[in-house]
Amino acid sequence: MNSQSFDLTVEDLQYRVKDGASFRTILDINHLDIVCGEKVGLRGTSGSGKSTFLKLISGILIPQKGDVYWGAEAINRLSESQRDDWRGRHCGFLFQDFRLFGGLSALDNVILPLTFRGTITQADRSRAKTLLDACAVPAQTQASLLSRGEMQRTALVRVLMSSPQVILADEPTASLDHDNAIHVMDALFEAAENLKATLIVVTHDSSMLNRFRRVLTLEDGTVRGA
Ligand SMILES: Nc1ncnc2c1ncn2[C@@H]1O[C@H](COP(=O)(O)OP(=O)(O)OP(=O)(O)O)[C@@H](O)[C@H]1O
Repeated sequence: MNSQSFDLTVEDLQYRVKDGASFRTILDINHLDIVCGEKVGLRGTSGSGKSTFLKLISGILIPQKGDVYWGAEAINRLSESQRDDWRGRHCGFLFQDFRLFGGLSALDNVILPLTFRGTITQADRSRAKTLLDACAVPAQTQASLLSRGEMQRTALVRVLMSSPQVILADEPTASLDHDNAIHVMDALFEAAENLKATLIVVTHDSSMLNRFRRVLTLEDGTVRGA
């Protein structure tokens, strides 16, 4: 059991990008708390900063101003390699574009991140194979040859394999048919429940948003419903 707290606190955060000769503010969030184990839906119009927000709270990006705390740890103050390590240990990120290694099999894609935590065991390989089978993904097929639904489910299994305390998903059902979308969302909720993990899901889909007790909206660079 991990005794580390994974409450999220975003404090006075500002993220700007270069826009020609000047800068454009993408996010300006005064304060946001998400309690460890909460399941939160995140919506907002295209370009409102949803993906950027997930990348900031996972330490992929760092803000120009403010802090992102997971428990007592301000992850934006860590070095890049420390942030990578933190993500590898604690955070499962389901990306919009899957981020699979096309030349590797589905199975190898799924077990690769476990190298962050030590040596991969035969038990890890068996568990990965069982989860891929349960998700109807052909484990030995090269990732570049998988269908989009299979790619998404492979990315999902990769998240589940690392038993993260923080699960972030960026439009995880966008490219899926209805049945697959439900399967992916069910699996995310079940994993979050079992792991007592925090789950934050970006989605435009109102039927998916209805599942969340708390829904945040990104608008004009800030979070409504915080
Ligand atoms: N590195 C960058 N340089 C310039 N602009 C950027 C950069 N990264 C993001 N942006 C801009 O920031 C804004 C927010 O982008 P982001 O991808 O977070 O939006 P989003 O809400 O996830 O959009 P969508 O729903 O379309 O995926 C967009 O206007 C985008 O063009």
